[in-house]
Amino acid sequence: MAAIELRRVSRRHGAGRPALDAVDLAIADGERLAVLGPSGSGKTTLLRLIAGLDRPTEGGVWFDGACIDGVPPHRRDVGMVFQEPALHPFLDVAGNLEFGLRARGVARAERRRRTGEVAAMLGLDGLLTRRPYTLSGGERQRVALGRAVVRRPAILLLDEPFSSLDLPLRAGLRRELIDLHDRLGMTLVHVTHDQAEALALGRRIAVLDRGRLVQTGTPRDVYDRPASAFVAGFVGSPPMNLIPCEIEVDAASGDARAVVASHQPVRLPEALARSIGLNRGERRNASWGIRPEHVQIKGLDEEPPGESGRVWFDAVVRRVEYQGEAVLVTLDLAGTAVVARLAESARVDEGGKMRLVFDLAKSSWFPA
Ligand SMILES: Nc1ncnc2c1ncn2[C@@H]1O[C@H](COP(=O)(O)OP(=O)(O)OP(=O)(O)O)[C@@H](O)[C@H]1O
Repeated sequence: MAAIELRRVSRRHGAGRPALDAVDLAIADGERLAVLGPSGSGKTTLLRLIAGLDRPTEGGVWFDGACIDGVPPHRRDVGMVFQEPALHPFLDVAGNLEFGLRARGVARAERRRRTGEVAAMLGLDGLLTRRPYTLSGGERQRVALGRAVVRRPAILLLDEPFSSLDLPLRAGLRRELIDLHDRLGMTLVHVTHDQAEALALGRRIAVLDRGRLVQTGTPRDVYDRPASAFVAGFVGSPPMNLIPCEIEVDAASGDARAVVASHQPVRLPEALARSIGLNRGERRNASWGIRPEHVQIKGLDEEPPGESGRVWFDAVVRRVEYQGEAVLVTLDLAGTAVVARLAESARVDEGGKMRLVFDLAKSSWFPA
């Protein structure tokens, strides 16, 4: 059993912005959580506090309902893997895998059994007599992972373990890690600045921004309903388009409208204005968020979309990037770059004037 709870946890290093700022986060026993955030957002700090390598300046960390702030790292039943694996250079792979068990006085036969099991799970059987310096980066990370799980910790903490590896290798290791988690069922907390990795790996994602926890949710929640413009702009590749606009609610009729630069105001659903806290007669600067795959483009000679729920703007095509299965088209909408992801068969010319079509039901709105 290992449920983890951070209760109003802050970690300060002197004056200035805290590395972690009043974070409340509950991680269920056996959960696979990805912690996502840019460099400096507090990800490593969060892991170090769970591992006991650092202590909160405010708040506390709880395991299974008990505060563990006084408990040293080696008594926390936690395994950790870092970005650069620190393997023992003079031990072979088997020796590295066994090291922790040996230190804990596990008998030789049992050590052999457990390392054999982990080696088989991670495809290390053929490498057991090799020294670390003869291994590739991916193999070394697999050994580090094996070493962390061989004593079956209740909690496994991973700090960007794949970030120095190339993309195909990363994708492969990610799948191995998910298999490993399915088989062993420990509580897994995986830290990354790579949004694709977080979406693929986490059953749930926690997003950090400058030490604050800004959203937790399933990958789908975080992608479809980002809690802020920061999350919208950080998750997705390319990320969500954020178009500056002004939202106003008519004092008399209560009708809501969005104004994008000099374009005709666009009628918005009434519920929307309420959802961003606008009352009658009020107006506010906002960002209109729409994912590249939800942007359509049409020729100026085509009929403007008549259906309700769709709005259009004239824009100029600035760049067309061929991506194999899709084309990314960047358009200029009154000075804002808007990216559309279109089917590979789309024919669009740079410099051409087109009509951008947005689906209001697929749009997000963020107060500026
Ligand atoms: N020992 C320390 N002394 C002073 N400041 C620190 C210390 N450790 C971390 N910080 C600061 O706390 C903030 C969060 O750091 P942290 O390493 O947790 O971020 P991170 O999200 O893991 O970043 P990265 O992805 O770059 O590793 C940063 O601004 C960092 O400079």
